[in-house]
This record gives sequence, structure tokens and C-alpha cells, in this order.
Amino acid sequence: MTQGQAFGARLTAAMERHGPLCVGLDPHAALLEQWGLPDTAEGVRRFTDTVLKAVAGRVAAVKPQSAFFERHGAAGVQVLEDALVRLRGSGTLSLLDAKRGDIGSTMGAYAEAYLADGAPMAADAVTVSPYLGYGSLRPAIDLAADTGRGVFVLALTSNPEGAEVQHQGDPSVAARVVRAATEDNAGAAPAGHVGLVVGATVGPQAARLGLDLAAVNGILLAPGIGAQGARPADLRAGFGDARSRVLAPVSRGLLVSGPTVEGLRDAADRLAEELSAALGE
Ligand SMILES: O=C(O)c1cc(=O)[nH]c(=O)n1[C@@H]1O[C@H](COP(=O)(O)O)[C@@H](O)[C@H]1O
Repeated sequence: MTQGQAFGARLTAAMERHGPLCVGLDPHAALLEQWGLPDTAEGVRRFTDTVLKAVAGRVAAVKPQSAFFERHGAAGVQVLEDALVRLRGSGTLSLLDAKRGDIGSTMGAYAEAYLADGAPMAADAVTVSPYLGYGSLRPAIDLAADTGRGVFVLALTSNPEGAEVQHQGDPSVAARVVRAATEDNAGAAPAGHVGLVVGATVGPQAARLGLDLAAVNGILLAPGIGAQGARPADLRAGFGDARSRVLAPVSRGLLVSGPTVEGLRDAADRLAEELSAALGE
């Protein structure tokens, strides 16, 4: 293991220290405009610099959404790579949101891109899609374990269209993904390296679909608060006894508080408190 501690231990410690907020780093064109920045790689660089100045070292995790960097080509991807480097050692973990999923041999290459020591784009964890089969993710799950990193597997996503696939079957497809991740996390303490994505907007449906979230022994990434309509208070009902494992990523709902470092920082502090209160005992 090359990150010192295992991913589950590092993220659990960061959440105990800083709370359940994960800052989503999504430089949407509309946000760049609102911040008075050009919709170019240079605009994305200045946006990213402000977000990291505001929150790096103060929140448990930052989740850059790769798409908003990729739309500016190689120059945008360079901004993302630089952000990942900057987060290393900051005390804030990087969760790269790239939602990768492919046949196993190609998945191996994605794993090397994001989860190998010394990789230019190495993050603390990456989001992955199990919808080519959970087993196709094996190269990423295993490399993450070897290097002290993690993966977040999509289980029950926050968007309404996810139901077409994830709700199907008995047990549901989502429940089978949860069960597979639970097996990969068995025996780890305080948490395993396979996290799951369960949207804050759909958490209340988890029990109906047979997801045993309390048994997962991994961190539950719960997007959907703010722009997608969920509120911090919804987490308590949606996640029940698993709520101490919830890490809530918020992008637009927080980023609209820019463009000043102080404005963003204050908003992040308030949101972190609200989330802690909603998820507390
Ligand atoms: O993996 C994710 O983070 C993710 C999964 C999911 O089910 N829903 C979801 O919204 N996301 C991501 O979380 C972020 C949500 O952004 P906001 O709605 O602006 O907070 C985006 O980067 C999405 O791509």
C-alpha cells in the first residue's frame, strides 16, 4: 500500500475531522459566466484556483467532474491534472468523477490512469460504472486496494432515468451491485475501499429496492443536494442507520456562492454544518 493508510481509513478520518461535505468541482459554462470568467481553459483554471483556495484542507473531499475539464481539450485536462496534484497532501481527498466503465482489459488501463502510483492523473478515488457487469470493474477495484485508493461504484444514481436499469429485477440490479461491493469490503476497518453512489434524491427508495446500505462497510456518496432538488434533511430519512457513512457532494448549490474565496468558504462552512446536523445522532 503506497498511500500510507487504506482509502477507507483515510476518508473516514477526513470525514470525522471535516464533516460530510464533498465539494463538487464542476466548472459549468453558466457558472463561469456568473463568475465573470471566459468559457475557456484559462477560465476553468481561475475557477479551479478559487475553489481550491476556498476549501482545500477544510473539507473531507473535492470531486472534480472530468467532463467540464475535457470540454476544453488538452488544456482543460491539464487544469484537472494540476488540481489533482494540488490536492495531494492537502488533507482533502480527491474523488475524480469520470464514471468509467468498460471491458476488463480496457478497465485495467483506466485503473492505471487514475489509481496507479505515479500516474499523472492519480486521484484518491474514481467513480466507476458497473453497467458492463460488476466483474468488469475488477482491475480498478484490485489496483485501488493495492495502492491505498478507492472506487465509487454507481448503484442508485440521482437522475430519474437511472430507474430504467437500476430498479429492474428481483433482487434489483442496484441491490446486486450493493451486495457485490459489500463482499469486496468484508473485514475492512473502519471502512472498505469500495464506495457506492446512492443519490440523495433516491435514497428513500433504497429500502424498497432491497439495498442493505447499513451492511456495505463503505462510504456512500450521495449527490443530488441543491440543484437536483434534495435537501440535507432528506439524507436522514433516505439513509437511516447508514447515515454516518454518507458523504454528500454538492456542486452547483455551492459554486453559485462564488466568485470570491470568502463567499465560497462561508457557504461551504454553513453547508457542512447543515449536513452534519442532518446526519448526526
Ligand atoms: O458520481 C456522481 O458524482 C454522480 C452520480 C449521480 O448519481 N448523480 C450525480 O449528479 N453525480 C454527479 O454529481 C454532481 C452533481 O452536481 P450538482 O447537481 O450541481 O450538485 C455532478 O458532477 C454529477 O455528474
